[in-house]
Amino acid sequence: MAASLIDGKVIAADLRARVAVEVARMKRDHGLTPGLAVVLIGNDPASEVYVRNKHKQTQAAGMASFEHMLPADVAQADVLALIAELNANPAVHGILVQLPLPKGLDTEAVIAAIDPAKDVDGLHPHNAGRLAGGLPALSPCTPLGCIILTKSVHASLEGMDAIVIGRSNLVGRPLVQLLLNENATVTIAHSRSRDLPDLCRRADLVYAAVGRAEMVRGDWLKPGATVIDVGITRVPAAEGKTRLIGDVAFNEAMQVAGAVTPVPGGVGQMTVACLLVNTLRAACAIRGLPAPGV
Ligand SMILES: NC(=O)C1=CN([C@@H]2O[C@H](COP(=O)(O)OP(=O)(O)OC[C@H]3O[C@@H](n4cnc5c(N)ncnc54)[C@H](OP(=O)(O)O)[C@@H]3O)[C@@H](O)[C@H]2O)C=CC1
Ligand SMILES: Nc1nc(=O)c2c([nH]1)NC[C@@H]1CN(c3ccc(C(=O)N[C@@H](CCC(=O)O)C(=O)O)cc3)C=[N+]21
Repeated sequence: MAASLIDGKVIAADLRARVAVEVARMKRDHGLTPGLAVVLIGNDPASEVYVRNKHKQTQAAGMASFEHMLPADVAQADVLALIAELNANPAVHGILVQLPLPKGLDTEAVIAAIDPAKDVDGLHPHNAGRLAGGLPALSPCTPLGCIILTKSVHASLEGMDAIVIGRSNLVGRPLVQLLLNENATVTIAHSRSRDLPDLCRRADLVYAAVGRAEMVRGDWLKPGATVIDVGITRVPAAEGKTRLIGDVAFNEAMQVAGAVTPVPGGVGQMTVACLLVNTLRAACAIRGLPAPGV
């Protein structure tokens, strides 16, 4: 039987609509317009897609969107000065520095310079540490989106066997922590893992966050498994265009799995929607208002 498709477009649109309602309420009751600042340094193709979608959707949700484009050869001190300015700007409640940074910049120092209260990417050691400690924190948007997509299939993840393939600070590691918080049993796989197909076949929940097009094959999957495809690889397509391919061989997975997210139209949609949620949450916390109901 063919798997069902997990429609990230629909689930993300629903989340964004709920954010928009809350933003309207914040404006009306508290004169508060949540603001998000995105810093893009140089030109990374994945980041450009993200920045474009984010800008449109931030504004559609009624939030303020600030963009800062810096050249790839910008000095570290200038990046830190911009972050200090955004930290101090009361109209900015969320700061996101697009990764990866161009060579020559110190990623850790840049992230550490962000006010943890405005760290809507959840990458500052303060937030990453709190997440790892099971404490409330701003958490990375893509892993949050993965959990919401999974919960659209399974109301509870308790006791389920999950595998996270990839251990980056942006996706794999925080996703592992969120799955632990949901009481799943988590296997963390990476480039040194042995027998990845076998590890994968044991999992009820498969998260592929590697960046290798169609690496996960249909015969790696337990029948009925839920498959969340985070990977995005841009490849040439007809007429000089490009298209996006996930880490999972989608057609094969649809033959074996229970539910699968498409690329595009899956996790990527949720990443942007969760960024809006985090910005709203950050704005409320900074203003001393109760956490929003989304
Ligand atoms: N949809 C979305 O919203 C988003 C999508 N992405 C996409 O997700 C993918 C992963 O992103 P990100 O985590 O930042 O990438 P990184 O390159 O930082 O991490 C990739 C991870 O995959 C592991 N890996 C590499 N090769 C293999 C292999 N052959 N077998 C098993 N594991 C392997 C690496 O292992 P090791 O640690 O040993 O090197 C590493 O942990 C990319 O395609 C990216 O574009 C990213 C963010 C958001
Ligand atoms: N600090 C930081 N945080 C990030 O979260 C971050 C980052 N840097 N650098 C780059 C990656 C990549 N990423 C994407 C998010 C959404 C889409 C997205 O909107 N995808 C849509 C549309 C794709 C399209 O049609 O072009 C989809 O998959 O349906 C893509 C890619 C966030 N990242």
